Amino acid sequence: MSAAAARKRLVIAVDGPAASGKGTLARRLAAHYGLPYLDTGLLYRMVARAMLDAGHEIRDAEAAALIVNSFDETAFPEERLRGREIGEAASVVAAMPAVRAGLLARQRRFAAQAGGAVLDGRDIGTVICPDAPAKLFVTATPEVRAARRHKELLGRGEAVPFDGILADIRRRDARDSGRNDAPLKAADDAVTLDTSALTVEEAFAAAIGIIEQRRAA
Ligand SMILES: Nc1ncnc2c1ncn2[C@@H]1O[C@H](COP(=O)(O)OP(=O)(O)O)[C@@H](O)[C@H]1O
Ligand SMILES: Nc1ccn([C@@H]2O[C@H](COP(=O)(O)OP(=O)(O)O)[C@@H](O)[C@H]2O)c(=O)n1
Repeated sequence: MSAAAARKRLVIAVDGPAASGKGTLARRLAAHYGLPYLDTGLLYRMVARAMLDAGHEIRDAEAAALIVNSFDETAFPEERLRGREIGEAASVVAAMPAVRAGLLARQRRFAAQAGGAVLDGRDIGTVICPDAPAKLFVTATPEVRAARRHKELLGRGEAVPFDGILADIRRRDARDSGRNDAPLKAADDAVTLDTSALTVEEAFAAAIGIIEQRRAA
């Protein structure tokens, strides 16, 4: 790659806890910059879905280690991956080192595309793309995130009490932040964006401001 092309290449890493708005933001950023987008959470959700479909107990690390190297990425329509149960199951398999190792190469390959890419997840800025020039850590209070997820699940026909969603969010935060392998945390060079009081539009504008500042530096 020429020096000019390398300078123009843009990788944007978007990390943060469940329902903070990172996917919504990452998708918007990808469209704005004309970059391909990867929702890495879907990969962990696919492994969880494949485990449950095959009748495995979700904590069976040996089965997960086999599944991560054999599942068919095209076999899962997104509506089978977005439910409440799969989010929870995904965070269980995501704590298994063999699952993380099995998903690493395809995420790195995606990020290595010529023009760059936008990826969102938990460890993009820390593990997958530690050299990304632009890193955002998107947060919101647990209550705000639970309200957003509650509304989203209702819209999908999954009626769950708000308190149940809030408990899910807290449990997932604890599991994702407390695991040994690639725990959820902001990279040292990430900029934290608290979207608790921001609309989607405001969060997008703030993110563009942060990224443009990074690119100019
Ligand atoms: N700034 C915001 N204000 C209000 N709702 C938002 C905001 N950002 C995202 N949402 C909504 O919250 C829900 C979760 O957002 P999503 O981007 O899927 O989060 P994540 O990818 O972090 O889990 C979605 O229904 C989305 O439309
Ligand atoms: N890069 C990533 C992405 C997701 N995950 C795991 O996968 C689970 C589901 O991720 P997700 O991004 O689809 O979840 P939401 O934030 O959309 O609820 C998370 O709770 C994490 O445990 C991860 O460990 N690393």
